[in-house]
Amino acid sequence: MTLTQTTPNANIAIIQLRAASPAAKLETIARVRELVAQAVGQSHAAGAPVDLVILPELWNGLADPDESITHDEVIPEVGARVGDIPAKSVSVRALAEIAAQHNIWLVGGTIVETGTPKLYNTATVWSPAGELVQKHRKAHLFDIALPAVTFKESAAFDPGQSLCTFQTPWGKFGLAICYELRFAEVAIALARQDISAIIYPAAFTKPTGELHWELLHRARALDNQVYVFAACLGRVEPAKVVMYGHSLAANPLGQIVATAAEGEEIVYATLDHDVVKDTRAGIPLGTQRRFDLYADIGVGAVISAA
Ligand SMILES: NC(=O)CCC(=O)C(=O)O
Repeated sequence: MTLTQTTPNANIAIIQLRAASPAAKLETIARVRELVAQAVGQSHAAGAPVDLVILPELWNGLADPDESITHDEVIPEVGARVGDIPAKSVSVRALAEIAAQHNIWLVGGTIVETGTPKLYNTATVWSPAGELVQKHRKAHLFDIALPAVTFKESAAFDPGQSLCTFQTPWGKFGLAICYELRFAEVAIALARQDISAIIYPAAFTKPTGELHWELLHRARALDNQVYVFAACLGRVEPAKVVMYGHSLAANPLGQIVATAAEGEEIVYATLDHDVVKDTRAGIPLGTQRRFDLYADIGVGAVISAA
């Protein structure tokens, strides 16, 4: 959808909850219910009712990554509602219920999805009707070996095979997961689908977050002239993998417009379409790109200017 004068702005709430043990899944779900209710209540009280809420990656249990994978759930096909979700999938059911209860769009972070032969690290998007409107299986898995942190996500998960966008009353969004932030090509490919924002549920590590978290989000926002909204797990120490926190929103000029500290926190931000349009009109990268010079990364649509 090309941005029009009538595309309304969106009020966004980013929920940063602390990484929790998978064994405490039911308590964590209860906490998420409370935090979303708090975000909705606070935003109404402030006169800017929240439209879309974002949760982090593996929000329902990551403190012990080895244990997380035993907490896999079935995620139904797009179009499913609460009644279609197996009872075993308690987190998935909760996401559908929360969206419907509060009449909000919910980017339900990610959970471990039952897959074949391994598992997927999967994000879901829910409409205010409690309907699953989109899901994204993390396609770029976090396999790294640095002195400060070594991780092999591909030992547990299979990669997804596609990128993800979804349409809302506030325009079209791109959706990618944590490590996928590092791939400029993912954001470029999403931006060429006429989106106005990219959402990244994340569980970024503290050592790599200190190096790159803010820089990467600002770069993705600036390069693609989109808003970027990132929900990271909050910090618990000690832990096998310590999370960075610092959930944030960046605007199309690459400026951080809202940010959290390390612990549990709700971050509020507005997706302002005038900022998107003015940035693209003032610095018209979308119409100036020379895909004839970099054809190996694709040929196609340009980002709409205004
Ligand atoms: N869960 C992840 O994908 C972690 C990504 C991360 O920490 C990074 O540095 O990249």
